[in-house]
Amino acid sequence: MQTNSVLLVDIGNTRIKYRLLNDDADNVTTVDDLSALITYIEAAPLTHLYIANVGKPAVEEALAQLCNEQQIIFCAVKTQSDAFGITNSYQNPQKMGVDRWLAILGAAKLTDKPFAVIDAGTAVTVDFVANGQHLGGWIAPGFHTMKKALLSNTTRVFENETVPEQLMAASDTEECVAMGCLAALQGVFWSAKRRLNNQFKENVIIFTGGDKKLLTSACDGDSLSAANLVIDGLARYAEKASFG
Ligand SMILES: Nc1ncnc2c1ncn2[C@@H]1O[C@H](COP(=O)(O)OP(=O)(O)OP(=O)(O)O)[C@@H](O)[C@H]1O
Ligand SMILES: CC(C)(CO)[C@@H](O)C(=O)NCCC(=O)O
Ligand SMILES: [K+]
Repeated sequence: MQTNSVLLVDIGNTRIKYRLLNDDADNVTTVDDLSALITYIEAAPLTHLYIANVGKPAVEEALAQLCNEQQIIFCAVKTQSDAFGITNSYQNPQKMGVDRWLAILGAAKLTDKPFAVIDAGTAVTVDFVANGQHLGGWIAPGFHTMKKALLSNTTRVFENETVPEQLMAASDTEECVAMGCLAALQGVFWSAKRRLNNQFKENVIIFTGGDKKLLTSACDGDSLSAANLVIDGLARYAEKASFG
């Protein structure tokens, strides 16, 4: 299989991301809806499509049908209990979002140290891994999701488009909301860092997701960042299938 004919697709709860297997890992395209992805697939000379879907099953079904029509081999990756030297802690791995599983696999390629992978998107997920063992994780609301929840449960609280670069105390409603949600997001980072530091002398935090920039002002020298670890995890499955 030619790596420029293999498309890797991450279907989240809000948006869709994709790149070709032989593209640079940073070269990820983000689209808001399925129609944009379909247009791309129809024009590209693809042989294989790997997807990770945590969104609606209907999206996956539509893509499977399109691939069938276009004679593209369709591979929907699912969370496993054991693969690539990583053992999942979930008793029922099917319940774990495949984006978390793939982010773990993508992150594991970047370090041999115990790590926490933080994916900051619609939800913020944290997963802890040491010596090939997943130690469990957390699911929290993402930055945008927190703001939406706050606004829908209050009358006099408003937001704006501010994406703060640094955590500060604010003196205006919209700024207070942005800073408060940033503080909550950074709290997830600090809690993960403290947990790792308590257990492992050497460790690393690895960030990914659309909101990873919100975390970079909190992080230190022991942090790594990757454009889309979910897609990097998909790449491992695609590479294994083609190169064994
Ligand atoms: N149109 C948009 N809708 C939602 N979030 C957006 C939008 N544009 C930018 N964002 C930013 O992207 C963040 C989400 O990050 P990311 O792109 O990883 O996730 P997503 O595609 O929304 O989520 P997921 O992959 O978890 O479904 C939001 O918190 C927000 O700050
Ligand atoms: C937590 C999200 C929404 C993050 O995208 C996704 O991984 C998901 O739907 N997970 C299912 C629940 C779980 O992972 O335990
Ligand atoms: K996510």
